[in-house]
Amino acid sequence: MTDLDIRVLDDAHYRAAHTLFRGTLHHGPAPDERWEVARTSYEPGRALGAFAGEELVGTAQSFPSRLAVPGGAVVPMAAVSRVGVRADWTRRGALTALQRAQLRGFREAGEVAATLRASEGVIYERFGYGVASRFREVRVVRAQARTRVPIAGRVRLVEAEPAGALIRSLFERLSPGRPGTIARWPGWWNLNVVDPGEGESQRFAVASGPDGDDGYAVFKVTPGSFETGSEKPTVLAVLDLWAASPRAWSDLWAFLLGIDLVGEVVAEGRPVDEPLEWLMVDRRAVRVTDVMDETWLRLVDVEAALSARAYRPGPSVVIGVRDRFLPENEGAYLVGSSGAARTSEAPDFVVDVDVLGAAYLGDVSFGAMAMAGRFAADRPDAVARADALFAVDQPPWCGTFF
Ligand SMILES: CC(=O)SCCNC(=O)CCNC(=O)[C@H](O)C(C)(C)COP(=O)(O)OP(=O)(O)OC[C@H]1O[C@@H](n2cnc3c(N)ncnc32)[C@H](O)[C@@H]1OP(=O)(O)O
Repeated sequence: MTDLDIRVLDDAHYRAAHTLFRGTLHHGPAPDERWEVARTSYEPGRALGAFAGEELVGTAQSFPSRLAVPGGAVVPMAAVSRVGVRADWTRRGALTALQRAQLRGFREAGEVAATLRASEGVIYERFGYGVASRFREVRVVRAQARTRVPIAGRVRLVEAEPAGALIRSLFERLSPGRPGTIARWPGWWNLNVVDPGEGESQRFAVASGPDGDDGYAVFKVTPGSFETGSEKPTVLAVLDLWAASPRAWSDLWAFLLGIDLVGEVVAEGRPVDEPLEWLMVDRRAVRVTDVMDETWLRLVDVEAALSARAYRPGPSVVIGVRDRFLPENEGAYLVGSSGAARTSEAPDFVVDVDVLGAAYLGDVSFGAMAMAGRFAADRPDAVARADALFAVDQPPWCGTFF
């Protein structure tokens, strides 16, 4: 491992770190006006740099957020992003050193978990992150897409200027609760909604019912051919859609699918259980074109995380945890229907912290991971007990890309 110095960056280094990160994703530096928006997402103490001497060669950042967990509790969470190591410094331990410092910092700051979106599937497991939620991408051929239920409430288009604040307050009211959802930070809103960049002509639709506004969709239309069946159709991309009731949800979809001169409606990042097919007269109008890993979850404080979530009724289990980066998490945890706590009892089975992170929100069972050889399950009965306790009613979903 190379001798690198990990430092907390300050204002003087933010732009260099931003440019470095963009370079690792093969983008050029942000132009001045975009940088002015991006800088609002740099918060004191949250951007790290890896230095070789005085030269910045790698960076990792985080945003302050919160994560909803099964049972409805919300825990402090660091949303990790803008991770990059300059191409002439990769595979020399820079990310490992950044991760070590970042995780230590999260732990000391009392953050219970960290989450991220991974550019590649092979990077983060070694640091204790597991895939805790998935999303799906759907494509709907509009000519085929007739919804079973007509719009029952009202859906109105809102101009960009007032939409920013309205959408934000709706999100804050509509999103909490579902396990996996997270709080969005001011910089996220600035970059994604208030000022999404030149050429990003976002549109905003708000649904309302008897009790007022109860859903919204943010979408963008990329013009192509207007001919039905064209190889290059006009595409409407659904960027964000939240609804408080089945009526608001079906009204928004019926509205989006009813917009003229659109050939295809595409939505990335939707919940795996969204019943869009069931809304259609012809379910084959909806094609699922991808199912991807969404939330990579790292339990930073295992005891606090296990205590925060609710469990189903059933006999208890003792789970052993291994954690190379935060050894204070190592040990055994007694999990039962009334809660979880550290124990001196012998574990029924032992998992690495990334496996526990993957199972934590209930998206994948311990049984499935044992089957895939992710840990030794000498006591299948204990694994079955853990799965009964960790089971959830609804698969977790985050719905916020960062
Ligand atoms: C949350 C986000 O921001 S996602 C965006 C992540 N950034 C990118 O994808 C940008 C392009 N890639 C990069 O900048 C770098 O390759 C990084 C940040 C992914 C990795 O940085 P590095 O400094 O090379 O990682 P480091 O040297 O600490 O590697 C640690 C281990 O992970 C492995 N590893 C790291 N990245 C990769 C990769 N992309 N593919 C395969 N293995 C990898 C290394 O081989 C090493 O394995 P070892 O311990 O068995 O020797």
